[in-house]
Amino acid sequence: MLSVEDVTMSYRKATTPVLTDVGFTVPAGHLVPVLGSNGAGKTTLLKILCGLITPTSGSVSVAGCDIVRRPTAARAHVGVSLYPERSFYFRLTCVQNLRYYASLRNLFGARAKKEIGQLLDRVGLAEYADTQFMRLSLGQRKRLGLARALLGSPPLLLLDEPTANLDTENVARFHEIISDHAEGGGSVLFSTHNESDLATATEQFLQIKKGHVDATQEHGISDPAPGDSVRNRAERVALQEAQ
Ligand SMILES: Nc1ncnc2c1ncn2[C@@H]1O[C@H](COP(=O)(O)OP(=O)(O)OP(=O)(O)O)[C@@H](O)[C@H]1O
Repeated sequence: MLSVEDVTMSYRKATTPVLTDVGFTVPAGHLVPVLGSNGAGKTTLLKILCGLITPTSGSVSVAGCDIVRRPTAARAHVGVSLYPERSFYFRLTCVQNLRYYASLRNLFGARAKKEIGQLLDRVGLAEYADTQFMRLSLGQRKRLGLARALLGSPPLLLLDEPTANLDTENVARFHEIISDHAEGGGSVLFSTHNESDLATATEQFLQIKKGHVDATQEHGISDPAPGDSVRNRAERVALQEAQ
């Protein structure tokens, strides 16, 4: 679903690259957390993957489409939520914002209305449907960002610190949503500072250190049993940790 080859990124005037020769793949049905300390390059990586910034060298393809050469085709497969969230219209309500972004995904009328209602319910914001974005708390804004990323059911979700600002109940809700997404054959790559977010990783997590990305097999879930679902693995790891 996502393929990253030899990506190096140097910001203008920077003396050292933020990312050097980064390469990995995210197959369909996989949940891949990305860990890294402040300034490690997580947001930079996510911006490159969704085509917001162009890497200095290397390539990224989504569902076989190069993100730089065929950005429209590649982005059609991607739902994105970046952090901090600055792209919602502050004076529009949740529904009005989502209706606008749904139109960019060719979702209109009754279909859009139905999907927006379902997504707001899914992220626990149904009662805030008609609340202006500027009146939402940080955690509520984060959840609206997730709802927007899910609009139109794109197969690949790229989420920047999706659990930041969320309470325990909403962190659990987030993991349930992405597990369902992966069980339906979708893929998710999300950045986090929180090691407990690794529990839903399907096989590996990525760690950015000094510009390099290392793929690490997640403890206890690198050898899923046949028929083992994403949710089962996450629950098994949570159980192991509690023991
Ligand atoms: N537009 C930019 N121009 C120049 N340097 C930048 C730019 N954006 C980010 N950087 C630098 O790139 C490095 C990586 O930043 P990035 O935001 O990707 O890190 P991060 O891992 O997401 O950090 P955090 O966990 O604090 O959000 C930092 O040193 C930052 O100062």
